Amino acid sequence: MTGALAAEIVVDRGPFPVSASFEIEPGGCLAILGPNGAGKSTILAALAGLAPLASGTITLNGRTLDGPGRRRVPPEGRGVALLDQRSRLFPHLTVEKNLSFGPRALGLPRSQVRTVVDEWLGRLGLADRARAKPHELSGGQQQRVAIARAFASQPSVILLDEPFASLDAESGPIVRRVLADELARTGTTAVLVTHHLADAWQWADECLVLDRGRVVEQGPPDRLTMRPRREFTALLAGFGVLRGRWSGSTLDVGGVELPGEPDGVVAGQAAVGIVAPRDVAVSAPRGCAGVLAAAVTGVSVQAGVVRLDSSAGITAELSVDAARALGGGRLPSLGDSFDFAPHGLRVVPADEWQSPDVLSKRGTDYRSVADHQDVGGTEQQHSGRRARGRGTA
Ligand SMILES: Nc1ncnc2c1ncn2[C@@H]1O[C@H](COP(=O)(O)OP(=O)(O)OP(=O)(O)O)[C@@H](O)[C@H]1O
Repeated sequence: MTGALAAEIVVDRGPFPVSASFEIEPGGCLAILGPNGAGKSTILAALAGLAPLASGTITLNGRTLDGPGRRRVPPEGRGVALLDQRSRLFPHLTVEKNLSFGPRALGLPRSQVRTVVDEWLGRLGLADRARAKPHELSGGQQQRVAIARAFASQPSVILLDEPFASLDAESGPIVRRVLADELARTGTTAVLVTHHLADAWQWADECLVLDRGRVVEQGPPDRLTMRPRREFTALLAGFGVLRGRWSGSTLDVGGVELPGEPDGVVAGQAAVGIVAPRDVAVSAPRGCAGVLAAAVTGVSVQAGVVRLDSSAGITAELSVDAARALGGGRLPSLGDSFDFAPHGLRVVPADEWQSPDVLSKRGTDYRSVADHQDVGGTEQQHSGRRARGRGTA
């Protein structure tokens, strides 16, 4: 089942109104990103019929689910399924009874329900656990059953609220595969809430970035990854961020003049420089012009690449050999001081930039997550999925 979803949502239930506006074509996937408490789950709640609209309209395949002067279609009548990080299986029912719940509610005859459930158990690799209760399954197995139960009710739209968040390294890829297969097999329209830009890239064609209930950035995942326009997105994508003033040819950061490429900024304007870790050179302190003297605030090594976070707010990426040379035969330590030289800063006007308090509100280390996700695997499979966001930024 697929569905064209159009939504103009304003929900007024928390400390601030949450508003967003988007359209998703049948079989498309929209990703919603943003700091904790931004309103991501509230949008899903509105789509699922769990939070009333203060204003706006939600239509699915031309049918109005919620809107002015309309009776709100209840959650069970929407053709919308919600899957979040807790499996929410019926604890007293066996796996097969959990799976048969949706098909029975659809009115399928008993023999057909049996067939559907058996097919599901086979696809999930859980045929031998049909009689088990949810608490007898691992977290990953429970989540696989929850995915099956959600799809077994043949929804037009599936709402995915951080569905991988509580899975370990072993079950995460299995659950991702099951979900990817089902989305591809059924062509179900999807809305994915995630804290990982890599997830958005893997699953969605369009992203909305929310902050305090407002859409602050929107666009395809590759654009957000390569050319973010807001601080939250830049940090999510792994860029370093520097604040200063654009002189016309350099960004003045506390008296240090750094070369950069202007992107909509004019001379004399407060500005923000964005730089990828691979474009930051590091050297032993020499007191040269055009470098930021800063202390190392974080060291990580992955697949032969060393990343040094700095007190200047930027991260450098270098080879293990280069890092060893820098550290005098060992890796640099926290507190070591070096000269950080960013090249190819993209400089944008500060007034178009997100307010700095975004960082203090976040609960996740967005600097690291961008690099720790596997964006391979199912990426190809979903490259045809389409969504169109029309945010209120
Ligand atoms: N049922 C509710 N009643 C009143 N306020 C709520 C309700 N659910 C959420 N809120 C508030 O609405 C705001 C947005 O919450 P929401 O859960 O949508 O954010 P989120 O972006 O999904 O956050 P997280 O990433 O932490 O899950 C928060 O301030 C939250 O406290």
